[in-house]
Amino acid sequence: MTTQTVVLEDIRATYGTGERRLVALDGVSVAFERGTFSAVMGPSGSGKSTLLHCAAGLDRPSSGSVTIDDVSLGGLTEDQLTRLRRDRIGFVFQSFNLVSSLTAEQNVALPARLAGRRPAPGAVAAALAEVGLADRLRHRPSELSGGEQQRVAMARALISRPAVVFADEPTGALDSVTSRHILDLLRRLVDEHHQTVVMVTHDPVAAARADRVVFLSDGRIADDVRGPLAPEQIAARTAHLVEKSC
Ligand SMILES: Nc1ncnc2c1ncn2[C@@H]1O[C@H](COP(=O)(O)OP(=O)(O)OP(=O)(O)O)[C@@H](O)[C@H]1O
Repeated sequence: MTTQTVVLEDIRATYGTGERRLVALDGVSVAFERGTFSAVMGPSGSGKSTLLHCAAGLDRPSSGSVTIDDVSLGGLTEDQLTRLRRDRIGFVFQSFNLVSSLTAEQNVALPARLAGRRPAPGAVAAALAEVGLADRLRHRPSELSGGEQQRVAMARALISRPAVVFADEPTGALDSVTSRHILDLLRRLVDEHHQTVVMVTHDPVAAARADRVVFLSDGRIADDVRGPLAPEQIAARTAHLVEKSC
């Protein structure tokens, strides 16, 4: 096995056709090593979410290749792709996180159950307690705030130990104390369990907790910096990119 969990090679992603065709990613190559925490930053519209969606096998790029844990996604059928996402990828996304008819507890246990495993007794409750939701086990997503739903998704990533966790603005909807808690948990996935975390964020404070910051601009990698970086340095680089893309 390589030391790289996620490898993107020369990814192009486009939306629309003809005059309305828009190139969201324009030849992006980047690899995320096992046991590292990377932040993806860049101006609005620079392609961050598209990158995350392609890397996680939620969207297929128009060209280029994505490999997760040595499996090339391009060669997989939709069923195989679904299984790979379920077994090896954790999602901490603001949308399409959770199954609306299931309780928080059931949502956390779902990936394991779909894979035919039963979580260890108490493990689901412990994971939800770890994200501060011990008193919300039986709530359904509609009965939880956006931030709480995000934390249920986080608990699911804690319990199923996927090789890679993709997080899209995981702290965007949270107050600063809860944000720090979520970032601590993401760090623990990496430091204690050697999982790989790739996080899109606009927040320099969140990005400063990562080992590396990949900056996108106009669908290309504009900078790729290994930490530690202070939030102020990250904010300055982001401001510079925003200026350049205006
Ligand atoms: N479904 C879509 N159809 C058409 N264009 C799209 C679609 N999704 C994204 N785009 C366009 O592709 C480009 C990249 O979008 P993307 O969402 O990846 O950017 P982003 O960096 O995540 O932005 P933000 O920080 O605002 O979330 C943008 O110009 C956007 O308008």
